[in-house]
Amino acid sequence: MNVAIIGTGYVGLVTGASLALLGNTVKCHDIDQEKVNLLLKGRVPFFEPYLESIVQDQVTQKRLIFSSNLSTCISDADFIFITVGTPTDQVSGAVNLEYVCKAATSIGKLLTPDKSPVIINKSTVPVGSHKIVQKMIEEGVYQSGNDNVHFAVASNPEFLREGSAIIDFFYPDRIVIGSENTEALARLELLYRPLLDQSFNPPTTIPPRPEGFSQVPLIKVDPISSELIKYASNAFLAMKISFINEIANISDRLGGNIHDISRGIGLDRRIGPHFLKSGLGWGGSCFGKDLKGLVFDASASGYNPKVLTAVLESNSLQRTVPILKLQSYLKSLRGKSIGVLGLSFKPDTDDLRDAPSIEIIKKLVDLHAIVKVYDPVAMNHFRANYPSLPIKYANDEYDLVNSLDGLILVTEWDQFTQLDWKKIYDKMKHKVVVDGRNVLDKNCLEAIGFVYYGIGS
Ligand SMILES: NC(=O)C1=CN([C@@H]2O[C@H](COP(=O)(O)OP(=O)(O)OC[C@H]3O[C@@H](n4cnc5c(N)ncnc54)[C@H](O)[C@@H]3O)[C@@H](O)[C@H]2O)C=CC1
Ligand SMILES: O=C(O)[C@H]1O[C@H](OP(=O)(O)OP(=O)(O)OC[C@H]2O[C@@H](n3ccc(=O)[nH]c3=O)[C@H](O)[C@@H]2O)[C@H](O)[C@@H](O)[C@@H]1O
Repeated sequence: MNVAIIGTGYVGLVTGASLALLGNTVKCHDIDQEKVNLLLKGRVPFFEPYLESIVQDQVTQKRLIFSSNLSTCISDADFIFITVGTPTDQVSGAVNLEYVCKAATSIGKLLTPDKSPVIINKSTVPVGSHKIVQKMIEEGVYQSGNDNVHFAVASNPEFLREGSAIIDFFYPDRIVIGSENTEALARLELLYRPLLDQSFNPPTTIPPRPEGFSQVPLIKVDPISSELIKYASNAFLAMKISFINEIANISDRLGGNIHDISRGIGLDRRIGPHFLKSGLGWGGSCFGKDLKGLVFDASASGYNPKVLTAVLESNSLQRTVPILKLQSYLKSLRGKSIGVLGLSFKPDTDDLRDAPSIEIIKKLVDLHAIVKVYDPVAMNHFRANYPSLPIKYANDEYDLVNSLDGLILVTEWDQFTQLDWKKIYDKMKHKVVVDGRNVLDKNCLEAIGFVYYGIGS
C-alpha cells in the first residue's frame, strides 16, 4: 500500500520506516529541509535504537522515500499520516494546533478526485481535534477549487516510548483507531493486519518478540474516545509515577525501603509492576504537555480535574527533592561544586524536552553552585539549547567528579551503574551522592564511605 507521512520527527520516522519494513511504499515529507537532507543521506537526526539501519535498508530497497515536496509524497497515497508536533502554547496553556492545521490544509489543497485517501491524525491532540482536521482539509480542498474530492479522517494515537520505539511499533500492547467512517476503519485494519496476525513473523532486522507477548488487540472506537484514550493513557502513567514518588517521599521520612515497597505493591495484579520506579520526577516531550492539554480540555468543559492538576504540581516539586537532600548535608550550596550525571529525560535517548536535568541545573545555578555536567549523548544538544547557562561540560564521568562537593545522578544511563565508585570516592572532595533514580548500590556506596541519598531508600 502507498503511505505518506507528514512530519518526520520521532513518531513520523518510526511509523514510516516500520511501515516500509512491513512492505508498504512510504513517502515521508517534512517542512524542515535540513532534516530531509540528513534523511536523504540515510542519517537519522536523533538517537533511537535500530532506526537508522532500518531507514538505510528501506531507502536502498526504494520502499522509503524522503521529500520536501508535499505533492510528490501524497499524490498516490492510500493513507496520509499527520505526525507533526503539538506543543503547549506558552501564553494560553492550550495545545498549539497550528502545525496540525497547516499540514491538514496543505494536504487538502493537493487532493485530487482520482484518489480517496484515509487521512490519519497520529499526533497527540486535544479531544475533538478530528473535527478541526476535517475542517482544515475541507478548507484546503475549497482553496484548490477541485471538485469531487473524497477523503476520510481517522484518529490513530501513538503509544511508542523513545528508546524502544521500534519494539513498541512491532509489539504494541494495542492499536487504537477511531473514525466515524467505517470504511476508513476497515482500511486501517488492513494496513495494520500484519501486526494483528498471531502468525506474524517479525522481520529479522528487529528484535524478537518479547517474552509473554501475545496477540495485539485492535480497538476500533469513535474518534473522541480514540483521542481521549491517548490523553488518559499518558495521564495515568504520569500519575502512577507521581504516586510512587509520593510514597517514596513518605518512606524517606518514615524509614522504609521503596524498592521493597514498589515490589510489594506491583505484585498485586490489579496494580501491576510497571511505572513504579520512584525518582526525581518524570519528564519528556509528552507527559507534561498532554496532562496540561487534558486539564485544559476538562476545564474548558467546566470540570475541575483535581487529580490531574495535583500530578503536575507534585512532579514539579519532586524535581527539587535531590537539591533539598544535598542541602540537608552541605547546608548552603553557594560556591559548592556540584556534578550532574545525566541530562536526557531518560536513558537511551538524547531528547531533552522537559528533562528534569534542566530545572535542576537552573535551580543549582540560582543557588550559586558551580555546576558541572556529563551525559554520554545529550551534551552537544544541551550546549546548543542552553548556551547561556554558566555550567562546565565534563569529558567523562571521572572528569566530572574531580573535587566535587556533591553529585546528583539525574538520568540512569546503564554505564553509570558500572562505574568505579572507589575511584570516584577518591576524586570527590565531599563524598555525597544523591541517586535521583535509585539505581546505584546503596550498600556498596556506603561501604566505600559515601553519604548516599536515594529517593525513598
Ligand atoms: N516523541 C514521542 O515519543 C511521542 C510523540 N507523540 C506525539 O506525536 C506528535 C509528534 O511528536 P514528535 O514526533 O516527537 O515531534 P517532532 O518534533 O520530533 O517531529 C515533528 C516534525 O513535524 C515537522 N512538521 C511540522 N509542521 C509540518 C508540516 N506542516 N508539514 C510537514 N512537516 C511538518 C517538523 O519539522 C518535525 O520534524 C506529537 O503530537 C506528540 O505528542 C506521541 C507518542 C510518542
Ligand atoms: O506520548 C508519548 O510521548 C509517550 O510518552 C511516554 O513515553 P516516553 O516519554 O518516551 O518515556 P517513558 O519511558 O514513559 O518515561 C517518561 C518519564 O517517566 C520517567 N519514569 C518512567 C517510569 C518509572 O517507573 N519511573 C519514572 O520516573 C522516566 O524517567 C521519564 O522521565 C509513554 O510511556 C508512551 O507510551 C507515550 O507514547
